[in-house]
Amino acid sequence: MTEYRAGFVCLVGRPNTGKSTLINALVGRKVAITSSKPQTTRHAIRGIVHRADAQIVLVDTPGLHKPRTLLGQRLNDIVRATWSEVDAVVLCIPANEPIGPGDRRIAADIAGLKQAKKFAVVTKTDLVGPAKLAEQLMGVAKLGEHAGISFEDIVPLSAVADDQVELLSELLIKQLPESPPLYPEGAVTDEPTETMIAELIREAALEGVRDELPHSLAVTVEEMGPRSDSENALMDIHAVVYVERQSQKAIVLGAGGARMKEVGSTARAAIEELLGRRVYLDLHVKIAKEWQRDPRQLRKLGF
Ligand SMILES: Nc1nc2c(ncn2[C@@H]2O[C@H](COP(=O)(O)OP(=O)(O)OP(=O)(O)O)[C@@H](O)[C@H]2O)c(=O)[nH]1
Repeated sequence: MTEYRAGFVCLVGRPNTGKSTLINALVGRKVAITSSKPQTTRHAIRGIVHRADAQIVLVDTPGLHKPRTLLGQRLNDIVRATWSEVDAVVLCIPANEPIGPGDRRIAADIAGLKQAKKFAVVTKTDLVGPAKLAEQLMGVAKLGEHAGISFEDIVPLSAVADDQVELLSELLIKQLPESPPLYPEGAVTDEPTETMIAELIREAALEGVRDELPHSLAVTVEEMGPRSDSENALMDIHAVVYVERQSQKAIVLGAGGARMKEVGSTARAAIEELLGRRVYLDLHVKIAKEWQRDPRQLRKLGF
């Protein structure tokens, strides 16, 4: 009989390298937030992979970045605290982009972690040919050498094409400590539902808007409940999208509120998928001046 193994694994990498998509592929359900805009993952959202003989608790973090605001500092603190507690760290580097200073900085950051086993994955392999992939794999090996990391493995994979994702699970499990399950069977995340809903709305609100908006947008779920006692009742959700300035409010709303309407229906579809029931979503946009710099506002918004 093989021993049961369980532990925490953290995916790190520059923004947009496919961490959230990989977590979804590993877990097999939408739990992390993916977006074509960078730096949208704000919480250490965990996805949980359940196997007969193992459990991998995946931690998704935002990338470290130069903190310019209190929020930026808090995010970096969360990232560092998370890293110090995990059993393995997976550095994600996309196959289709050159290895750059951002990757080198993150490699240097994780090189200092004592207890965690280090893996590298080359993501999005469906976007490149074999020659480019081979070159990138060698580049990643070199990156590890320069940073003083000895990677347990370097795995090329595609989360979108579901290629080699299973292999990564197996390799990770081998490195986890013997342990009883850390979470009940069937749990996919320990994020409160409200937080996941807020993240889905945030994801929808960010889609297709300018680059400066991500850090100026927060979402809270103010109220949520089934409309009646019946099991399949409509779920009423009231949420607020916070922006910092009037100009940002105009961007989020769009002409005559058209954009907001679209955001609402995109978010509603995703929330219905998450909850498995029909949803009535009521969205308001409010201005919380300078919320990124105000500790009281930050706490209220869950940071
Ligand atoms: N073709 C292809 N695209 C991918 C793959 N994995 C992720 N992507 C795309 O790459 C973009 C970024 O993916 P995310 O999973 O959001 O990246 P992330 O690293 O979590 O990004 P942040 O949350 O900003 O740190 C999205 O548009 C994904 O659809 C893949 O295997 N193949």
